[in-house]
Amino acid sequence: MVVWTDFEKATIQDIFAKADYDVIGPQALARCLIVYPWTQRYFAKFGNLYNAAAILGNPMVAAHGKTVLKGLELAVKNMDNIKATYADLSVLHSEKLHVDPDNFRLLADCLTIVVAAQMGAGFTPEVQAAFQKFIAVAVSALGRQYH
Ligand code: HEM
Repeated sequence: MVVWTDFEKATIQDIFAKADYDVIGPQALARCLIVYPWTQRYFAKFGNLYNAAAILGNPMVAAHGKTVLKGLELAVKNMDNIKATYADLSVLHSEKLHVDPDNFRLLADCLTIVVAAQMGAGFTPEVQAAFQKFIAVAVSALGRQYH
């Protein structure tokens, strides 16, 4: 079981309470698709992902970026039980979508970069440490049902 300090819990809840989902979600997913182009293969039905401009302007990418953030919000609301909270989502990504779990970390890193850019000086080393820990626990839980 993962143990959280009061600072870690407060920091994660604060980041998500203040986050503009319409900006952070779309930007993180778009970055992932641009920086790691092989991740595009899972989103064939999203249409035009031809170049960075197309990805950044694609409304399906933007909508799905928000969906991913809402998925992370579930983990924020259940910080003491992320593994169970993500059981179904993990099965979905492994058995139905066949997403290589290495890609979870790539998207998580893109999200970290976008959050850092939004927070600026507020993204102190202590805040980053709490955020990375939360993301690592979420990524690990998403990869749980892979076998
Ligand atoms: C931080 C990691 C991630 C989280 C929290 C997350 C969350 C979600 C959520 C909440 C859904 C919607 C599930 C539903 O409809 O019931 C979803 C769907 C999906 N995810 Fe993820 N995801 C993550 C990473 C990834 C990665 C790295 C990929 C591929 C590179 C991926 C590919 C997909 C695809 C293809 C769908 C279905 C999209 C659709 O049919 O519209 N996910 N994800």
